[in-house]
Amino acid sequence: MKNGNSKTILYLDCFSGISGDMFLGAMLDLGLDKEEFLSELTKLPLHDYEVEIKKALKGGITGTDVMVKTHEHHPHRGLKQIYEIIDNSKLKSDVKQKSKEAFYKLAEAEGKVHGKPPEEIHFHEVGAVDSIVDIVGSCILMDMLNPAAVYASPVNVGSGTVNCAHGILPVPAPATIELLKGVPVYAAEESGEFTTPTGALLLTIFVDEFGSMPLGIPEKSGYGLGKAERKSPNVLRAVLLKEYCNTGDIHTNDLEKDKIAILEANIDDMNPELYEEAIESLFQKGALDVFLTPIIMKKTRPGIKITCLCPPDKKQHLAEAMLRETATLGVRELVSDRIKLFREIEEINTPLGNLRVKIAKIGDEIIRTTPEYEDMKCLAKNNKMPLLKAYEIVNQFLAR
Ligand SMILES: O=C([S-])c1cc(C(=O)S)c[n+]([C@@H]2O[C@H](COP(=O)(O)O)[C@@H](O)[C@H]2O)c1
Ligand code: NI
Repeated sequence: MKNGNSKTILYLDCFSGISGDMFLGAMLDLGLDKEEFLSELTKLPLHDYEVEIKKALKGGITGTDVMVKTHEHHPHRGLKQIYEIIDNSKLKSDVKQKSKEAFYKLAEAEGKVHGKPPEEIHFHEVGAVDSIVDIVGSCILMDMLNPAAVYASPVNVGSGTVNCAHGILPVPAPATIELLKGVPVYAAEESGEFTTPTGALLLTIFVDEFGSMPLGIPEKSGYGLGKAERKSPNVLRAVLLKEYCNTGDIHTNDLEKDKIAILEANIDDMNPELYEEAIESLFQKGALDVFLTPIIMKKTRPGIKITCLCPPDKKQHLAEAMLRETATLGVRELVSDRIKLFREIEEINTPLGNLRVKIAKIGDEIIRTTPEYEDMKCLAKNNKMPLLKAYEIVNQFLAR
């Protein structure tokens, strides 16, 4: 979904927890187009609901209050029904994929809590129209914002108990704490359900890293209002930060910066004939690069390290593909900073014919100009000469 707006980082400040409507409110409060959001939502084949978006005050802070109103009572949808709703929509395919990934994670967490496989889970509150709108709507807004990376603070989950379709549950609710495994959480002094399962789910699908606010220049902030009245401001704060570069010799402002996910697995028991298919499939699913490295594993076994580079928002999907399509039982993941040269493709006329070249730059300085390999193959063929000779002629032409 995001690959992204390379200069923008989204930071979610969860000092008062997070819920689905707080997230929608915070994103809209950043200034995302309300009409576009509502029009995207109408692509879902759901009717019996209304989304009310209004500016309001909470704990002395102005923000956006989003309320999804529905007349639905006690729905019992499972993953299959929810996937059907999403698949039957006219939403962008990235939004569909992210929304389905979200519901699968929710079903996994619910399944863990209720002792069932994800496919057999019947959601109660979290499967209702308002939750579908919260989750799909969040994916729509994230797609509209398209930040390069998403960070979040440690999460205030709250404490006490909550009364819901299951009866009385401890806070954080079992599904919430299941979803937040691996995430830094705490409960502040005030009790209440600060983070809901939907809020926890949104953090797990969108956030690349948890911690304090990263280095950057704040450009915008938005507040999504929670419903409960609390002593402390019941808001989720979203901050948009522009990357701040101050790293010495090279003028990093002239370079492109983004994040890249690195997925890796060491394999010593796979039929080597199968790698070609697996690599092809990873590229089809959005990998930027896939490569194999020979390694020596435990018991001196020769093995292969498969590495897949991809945009961070595709890492879940691609890690799953690696698990399904190679013999590995686990995939390591790392989201790394990446510094890139600016690149543009230009078509030029050479003595051998027209050719696309990749021009790599730092600011306005051209660092190198590289002929496109596939075009070079065609030129060599058309001019009935070896590729090596064609490169010699073209490189001489480019150097003049
Ligand atoms: O709908 C279900 S199955 C459900 C499960 C759980 C578990 O922790 S298990 C908790 N809840 C409670 O429902 C409300 C609504 O949650 P949203 O995420 O839709 O806002 C909330 O109080 C949950 O704790 C529901
Ligand atoms: Ni439940």
